[in-house]
Amino acid sequence: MLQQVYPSPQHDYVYELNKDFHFAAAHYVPSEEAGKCQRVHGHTYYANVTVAGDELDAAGFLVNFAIIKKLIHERFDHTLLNDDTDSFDEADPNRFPTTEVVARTVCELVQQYLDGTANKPVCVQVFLRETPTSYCVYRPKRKGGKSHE
Ligand SMILES: Nc1nc2c(c(=O)[nH]1)N=C([C@H](O)[C@H](O)COP(=O)(O)OP(=O)(O)OP(=O)(O)O)CN2
Ligand SMILES: [Zn+2]
Repeated sequence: MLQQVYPSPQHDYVYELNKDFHFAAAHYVPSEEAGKCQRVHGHTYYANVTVAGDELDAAGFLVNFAIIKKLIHERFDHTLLNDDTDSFDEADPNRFPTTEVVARTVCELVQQYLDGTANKPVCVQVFLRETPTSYCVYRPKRKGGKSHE
């Protein structure tokens, strides 16, 4: 596993956990601006998901590390991202499977799971590395409009 220092989101929660995992996926970006990336090609995406909260669950977890990885692996590992039309849409640039959109989608999928838990932690950051030289950091806005930073 790639070890690196990630940017820290700021928040007022007492617990923060981070889960690193990777998944392999193919994609293409359906825009002329994407150049060679318009062609189908593959990446090993390296993700770091940050979850924060004030309460633990019955297992003493903020959230089980394994569940975060499983959620994303079951959805995207060894897939063509463009085929996942629930997550991505070739008619809408805000839903092309770019690093930015994949990072946001990972955050939304994790948050959807967290919303169904009793202790209700929040996903405050997703760091997603697409290549050795390219990555995106996504921080959702807080409900009041501010981001967790
Ligand atoms: N803002 C974005 N720009 C680009 C994205 C993206 O998702 N968001 N994606 C691509 C391509 O899909 C490509 O996989 C990554 O591009 P790039 O960093 O240029 O890849 P290289 O390995 O060729 O980078 P070098 O540092 O030049 O080796 C393009 N842009
Ligand atoms: Zn790519």
